[in-house]
Amino acid sequence: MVQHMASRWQQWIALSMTSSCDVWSVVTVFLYLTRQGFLGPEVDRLLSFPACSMGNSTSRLYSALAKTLNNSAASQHPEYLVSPDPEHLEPIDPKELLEECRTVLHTRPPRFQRDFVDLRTDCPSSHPPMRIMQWNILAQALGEGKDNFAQCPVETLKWEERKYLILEEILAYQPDILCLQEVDHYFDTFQPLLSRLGYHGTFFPKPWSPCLDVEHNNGPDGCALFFLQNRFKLVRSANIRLTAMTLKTNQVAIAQTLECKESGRRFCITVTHLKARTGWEQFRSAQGSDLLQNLQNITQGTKIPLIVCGDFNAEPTEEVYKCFASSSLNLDSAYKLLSADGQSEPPYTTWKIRTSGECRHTLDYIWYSKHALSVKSALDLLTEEQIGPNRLPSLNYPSDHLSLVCDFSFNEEPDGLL
Ligand SMILES: NC(=O)C1=CN([C@@H]2O[C@H](COP(=O)(O)OP(=O)(O)OC[C@H]3O[C@@H](n4cnc5c(N)ncnc54)[C@H](OP(=O)(O)O)[C@@H]3O)[C@@H](O)[C@H]2O)C=CC1
Ligand SMILES: [Mg+2]
Repeated sequence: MVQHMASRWQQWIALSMTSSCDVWSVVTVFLYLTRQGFLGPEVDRLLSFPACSMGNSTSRLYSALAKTLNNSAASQHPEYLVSPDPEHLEPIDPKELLEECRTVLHTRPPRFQRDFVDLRTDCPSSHPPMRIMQWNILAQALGEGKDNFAQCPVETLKWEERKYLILEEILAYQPDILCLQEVDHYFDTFQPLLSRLGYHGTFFPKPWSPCLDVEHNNGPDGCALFFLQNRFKLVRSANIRLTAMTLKTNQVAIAQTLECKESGRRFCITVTHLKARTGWEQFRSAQGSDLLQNLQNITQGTKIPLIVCGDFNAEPTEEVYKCFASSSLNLDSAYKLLSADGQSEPPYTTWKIRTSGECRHTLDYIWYSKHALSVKSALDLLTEEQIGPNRLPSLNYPSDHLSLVCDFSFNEEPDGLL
């Protein structure tokens, strides 16, 4: 068990040190553990993964999920540290799990219907498209303790049900790659679950997450990146702590170079979450420039096609958006293609009512190498009528941000065109 504990600590220290080589993240985790009283003999009990002994695999998963939920929010135990051994987890059929979600959520209003819009690109492709999902899922601690949602019934935010809604959204679209922000239930929920659905997962917490300021939090929030292991091979992974004017900031990104097993084509997928709030526009711009510089190096100056998913916390009028749109990486924003002229971003990707008033903004984007990749289709956004007068999150949508989902294919003649 001592070895087991040591390996957990090594995992965390390795996680924190992977990109930025600073002790800040380690200190943050250490302070969090200290604050939770997590440095005594309790450690053995807390770090052992709960055994499930029920019937079929879905029931076991369901039981494990329910157990996690029962333990996490209300207890002092940092369940997010519990990372199960993947060898002991059986695969789950996504259809079966989706049915389970629907059973749990049967008393709620039905999920909103969203359709994929066929974008009819002229570029034929001999390989199946790659489905990419970008989503700020709303950190549980921020939703309950920081966001100040004004017209959001308390049951809407209950993790025991909200997590099934998040899961249902992911299962409904079955992305090949999933890019998430505000993940504060990685180790106890998304990693074990999605690994059983065949995904490889990576999590990079914010060094000083505002979640840690919320009572009964479940650990820091951060970015998470998942890809289907039967479709892609991981070539390179970088956890990036973003800088602004050479100073390290509290915002992060994950950039992974993947190889498509079927076509052999390589590309880089990135997830990020930039600094929020008005008054921070220059800061966001500096973070965006830093990210672009990192991506220039990773993609060897456009030799490797790129997809960047993120909650940029910036409207299209902001400097950081313009930096991305005019970058030498030749990026374009996929969701513009849903507009009539193909040049306009959607009217909103987040819509909520805070105590300070109504907030309707376009903040979330999927950027892609416009010469190397084509957007085959994109999932339409929710209408104002679907969102309803109380806005988001709601009983039938779990986050204040909408998910963005696109199907991409590689263009046939990439050389020199990226
Ligand atoms: N005491 C503690 O332990 C610590 C507390 N903190 C807190 O963290 C914050 C700084 O962290 P930083 O990473 O820079 O955070 P950000 O300013 O980037 O925002 C953090 C989160 O707050 C959400 N948010 C955006 N606008 C508002 C709003 N008007 N009201 C409420 N929430 C909003 C954002 O969601 P979205 O992206 O969806 O808009 C985002 O996920 C400080 O405000 C501080 O209070 C930080 C460190 C330690
Ligand atoms: Mg938020």
